[in-house]
This record gives sequence, C-alpha cells and structure tokens, in this order.
Amino acid sequence: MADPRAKPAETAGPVTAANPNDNKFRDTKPRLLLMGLRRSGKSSISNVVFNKMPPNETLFLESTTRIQIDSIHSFMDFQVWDFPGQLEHLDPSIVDLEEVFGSLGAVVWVIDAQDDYVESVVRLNRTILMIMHNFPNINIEVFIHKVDALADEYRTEVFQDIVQRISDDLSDNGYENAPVHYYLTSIYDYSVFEAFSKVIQKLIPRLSTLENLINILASNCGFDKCYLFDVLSKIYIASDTRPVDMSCYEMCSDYIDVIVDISELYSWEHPNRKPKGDQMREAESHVVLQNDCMIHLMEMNKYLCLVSVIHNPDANEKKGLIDMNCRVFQDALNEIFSRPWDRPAEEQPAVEEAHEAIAE
Ligand SMILES: Nc1nc2c(ncn2[C@@H]2O[C@H](COP(=O)(O)OP(=O)(O)OP(=O)(O)O)[C@@H](O)[C@H]2O)c(=O)[nH]1
Repeated sequence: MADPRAKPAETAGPVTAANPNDNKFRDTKPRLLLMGLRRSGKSSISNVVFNKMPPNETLFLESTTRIQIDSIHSFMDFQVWDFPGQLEHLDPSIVDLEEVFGSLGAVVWVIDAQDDYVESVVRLNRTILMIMHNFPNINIEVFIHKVDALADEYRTEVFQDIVQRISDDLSDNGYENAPVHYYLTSIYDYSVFEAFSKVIQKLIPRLSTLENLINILASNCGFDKCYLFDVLSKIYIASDTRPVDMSCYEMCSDYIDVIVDISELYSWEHPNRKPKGDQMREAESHVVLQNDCMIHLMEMNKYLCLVSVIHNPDANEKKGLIDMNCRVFQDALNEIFSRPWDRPAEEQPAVEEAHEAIAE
C-alpha cells in the first residue's frame, strides 16, 4: 500500500472566484475555512490532520500572518484555508466575501476552551449570521478545542454554555434551530480526526449510497464496525451506521499505519527490488487478536482503504467470503467516485449490482 503522505500538500497559488453557474463539486474544490481567534489552534489542527505533524511539535508553530491555502489531493480534491486569528474576515474592504465564502464548503470555527471564549463566540455569531444571509452552501462547524486539559464535568459545562450562547443569539436574530454543529476536540487524541471526518462527510456527494452499501457489507460479512478511510489523513469518509466506538476507530487507524509502514519497508516498489511474478494491485491484510477480534484491511484505490473489525472466533474461516464481498464493494466505490458526480444512480451498474452481489 503506497503512502500518499510521500506527496506533501502544496500551497495553492492565486485564488479565483467560483462561478455560481458551475457544477460546484465538479469544477471547484470544496473548501474548509479554518477560523477563530489567535492561538485557538487552527494551524495545529490543519497540520496534525493533513500534514502528519506530531501534536507536540505544534508548540513551535508561529502565528499565521496571511491566509494559508493547502490543496489536498485525495479521494476528492479540496482546500484547507487557514485564516490568521487577527484578520477581520467580515470586513469587505479587507476580504472579498464572495471569493472566500462563495463556494461549497464549511467554516470550521475553532474556540479555545481553555481560554475566555466570550469574544470568540461574539465573532462567531456575527459570522454565522452573515453566512446564513448570504452563503447557504457553507456548513457551519464549531470545534470546542483543547479540551484535553479540562476535567470531564467541566468539558460538558463549557460545551453547554457555548451552545447556549450561540443558540440564544441566533434565536434573538430570528433563527431557531440554525444548522450549526458542535464537536469537542483536541489534537492530543483522535477526537479531531473524528470531528473532521464528520465535517468532510457532509461535503461528499452520494454519502447515503456509500453508507447504504457499507451497511449491507457489514451486515452480510458480520462486521462489528467498518470504516472507509482516507489513508492520507486517516479521517473516515464513510462507515456503517452503527454507533462509532472511539477505541475501535483508534485500532483501525493504527492498523493502517502498520500496513503502510510494512509496505514501505518491503514492497517491491523499491529501486533495488524486482517483482517475483504477478503482484496484487491493492494491499490486503488481516490479523486475529487474542480476544478473537479480527481486523481486516483492504486497499480500495490509491487513496482509500476499507478497515473492518469482527468479533467472532470463526471470522478467519469466512475470510474468502469477506474478501469477495469487499471486492464487489470496491467496484461499486470506484464507480461512485468516477466523475461526474451528477450522473444518476441508475447509470452506475456496479453500484446496482453490489446491492445484490454482496453475499451472506
Ligand atoms: N492543549 C492543547 N493545545 C493545543 C491544541 N491545539 C493547539 N494547541 C496549542 O495552541 C497553540 C496555538 O496553536 P496555533 O495552531 O498556532 O493557533 P492558531 O489558531 O493557528 O493561531 P494564529 O495563527 O495566531 O491565528 C500552540 O501552542 C499549540 O500547541 C490542543 O488540542 N490542546
């Protein structure tokens, strides 16, 4: 399994405004706009999730002075915009609002939960109102961040207080039940990956088709949980709809690292090695742990891999069936991700077939 990390994210060139008549998924890259006060943790999040920076190294990050744009080339191309905390991003004389917000994407507002957050909440509320008036294609996601240092009960208190302040303000302005989503995050555990997974999933067309297929796969193969991971960032872009178990997610995520490292060390794609006969194109691996838990991994394409967990002592005997079903899923998946996004489902024969072909 190749390591897509080998190719660092590039910094994008000049920004061009989106043409609202275009099909936005096809012609422009969805954007994640990281905003919030200075030192709230925006650059740290971006570097830890997308550039594999170890969390401790974020201590040495300098304050961002210009908008930093990273183009991410993966299963879906998108951009991460890191805004300097001090930038007046709502002032039209400083920022061209149409150019920044006029595309499909999400604002990820980062609030430092260890600090006084009143000012951040006030600025966030102004931003939400501006977006809701003018740019309905932008999702609003709030990361209540740096919660690693807060005791559990205080975390809940901070969470509720922030949600309450934002909802009250929006309701005073005539918006009941505004579509704002909240996450407790930290770069020191998997919570920030989990939160980004949810943020990205909302930007993926046909997510429900994917989830539907994964549900069929999980149920027919007896998976306890099944994730479709982006190997680069280790965010999951879809999973079966059973509740997410953090320890299971961590185990699957770590297993990807193991397989990527082994592949890097021993794959034949090495200047001094020659392949011995035909090679499988995609990596496939499984391991049975002491507690009769099997982890199964199959690479789907250059960017995505499917990782599943099965708690069943007989899982090993069903491996042939599991492999076969995963290959059927792979065909359907690659069809879903083949452009254009707007092709109707009935023109996707592999997806239709997969509903029938994934065997019990
Ligand atoms: N404890 C803790 N510290 C964090 C976390 N995330 C970021 N930090 C720290 O917060 C500090 C500021 O992080 P930055 O990523 O530079 O903040 P920023 O929002 O990009 O700041 P500006 O560029 O000034 O807008 C750094 O010292 C990070 O190590 C977290 O989850 N937990």
